[in-house]
Amino acid sequence: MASMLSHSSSSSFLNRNFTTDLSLSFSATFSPPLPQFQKSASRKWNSNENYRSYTVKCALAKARTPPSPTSDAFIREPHKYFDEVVITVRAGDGGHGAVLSMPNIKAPSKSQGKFDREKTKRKPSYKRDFDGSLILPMGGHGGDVVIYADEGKDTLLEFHNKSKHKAKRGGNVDAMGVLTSYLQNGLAAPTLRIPVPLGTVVKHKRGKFLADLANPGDEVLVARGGQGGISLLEVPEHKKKQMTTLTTNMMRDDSDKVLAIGQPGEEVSLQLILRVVADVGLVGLPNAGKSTLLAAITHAKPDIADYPFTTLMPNLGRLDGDPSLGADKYSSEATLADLPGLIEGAHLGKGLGRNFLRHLRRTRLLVHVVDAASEDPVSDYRTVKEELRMYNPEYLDRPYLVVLNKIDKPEAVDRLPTLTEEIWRIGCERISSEPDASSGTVAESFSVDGSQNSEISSGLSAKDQKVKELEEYPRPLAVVGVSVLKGIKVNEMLKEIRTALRKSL
Ligand SMILES: Nc1nc2c(ncn2[C@@H]2O[C@H](COP(=O)(O)OP(=O)(O)OP(=O)(O)O)[C@@H](O)[C@H]2O)c(=O)[nH]1
Repeated sequence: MASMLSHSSSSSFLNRNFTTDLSLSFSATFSPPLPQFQKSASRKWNSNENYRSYTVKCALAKARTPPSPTSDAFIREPHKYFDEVVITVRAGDGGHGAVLSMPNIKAPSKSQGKFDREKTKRKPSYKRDFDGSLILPMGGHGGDVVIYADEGKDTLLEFHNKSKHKAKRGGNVDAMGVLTSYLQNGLAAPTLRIPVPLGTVVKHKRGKFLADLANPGDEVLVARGGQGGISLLEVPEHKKKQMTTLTTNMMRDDSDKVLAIGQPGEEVSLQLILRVVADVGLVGLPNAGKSTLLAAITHAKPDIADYPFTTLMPNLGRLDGDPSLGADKYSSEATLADLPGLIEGAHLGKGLGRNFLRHLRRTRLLVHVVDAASEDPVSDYRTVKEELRMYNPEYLDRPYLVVLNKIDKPEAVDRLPTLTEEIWRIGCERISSEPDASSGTVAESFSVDGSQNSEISSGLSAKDQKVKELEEYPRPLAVVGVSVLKGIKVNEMLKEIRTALRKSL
């Protein structure tokens, strides 16, 4: 007796035969008992037995894409993914035109009344060009894709969830095959606008630089929608000569029909790279108090806790204008970025690695935050400077301040004068405007076309060259002792930050 199986228990067996996770609907027709399941769907018994055949039908209902190894990694480790992503965008296809025929207009007959005869004689008023030729409708333009800078966005994380973006296709010419005076062009599809955080660099996946969306409202057209298809007139052979004078869009043979098909929209793979846009970058070892400082002088609410690496991604805060400047107070507004803590070896990937160092690229002032109550604050400070130098020596030429934090603690307040002096000694008077190319370290840069290079800044190895000591780079603009937590000397620190900002314009 034949029986039908609605198969579910075999799906594990089946899954082993497919590399992707398949959702299968499975049915089998057979005579009992079913011998061991064979790979072939049908089987013959030997010639003495009745000829039996088994039919096994496997219908592929849906193939799900296999989970990517990193699909949830960016949720667990957002700091590794928030600033870089590859996406695919596809502009909309153009809508189709139509192959139209002229309406069959009857000659007025004698039996018609005068009114009906007039009506039949009246020619439909088709749309015409200035030279009198017919204008035939076109399919709608496919939607373009534009990427724009949006102040409301902070990270590129959401693009890891949705990496494919598609604009709508243009509307078809809505025609039943007959030319009428009411025919309209197909509707153009709207432009798909994709918001990204300020400071996003847009590149083709293969490397061509497209745009640096550093300011609110900056935008770039990344994929053009396809053009709509044209419409063609299909006319009988004997009328062709007469119609050629009316329109050039006449169908001569079947191959012309491709002209009526809308053009496909462009599809491109893009790399989005976020470079935080901030005037001031806060750097320091974990737990130095960078986030506390940011929260103390801006309205930002970063996570603050007594363990290292509380900050996983840069936090941004806006520093209000300087009230002492009166009417011009807004001229000193600035954005501060609190970067995750650096540790020795960060440039080699230790701690949270060097990923964040590139976010200092757009800053014009650095603020080193040092825990003045730590075991060896000067060594902490040197460690951070060394990491900056190893990543990009140009960072050491940038104007900077040193904030000796936590002076509310007795061990810090006692040694503040000596600490200030020691820090002051690490550096020279010279203000170098030239980025250092002598240290043979990995430096990140954008080439003339804006493409990013991570390269050895000199062909010679570090051994062959004179590596500049930290003392040979410029001194800080100021060294201030504060307690950002207790609000001690915070106003003095703010004053120094504002003065330094004005100097570094
Ligand atoms: N006593 C004292 N503690 C402070 C001061 N500033 C910050 N702290 C404490 O130091 C700890 C670390 O502060 P955070 O602001 O999270 O330090 P961070 O440098 O941002 O740390 P990461 O996120 O690891 O980079 C917290 O417990 C703060 O309350 C200060 O002026 N005095």
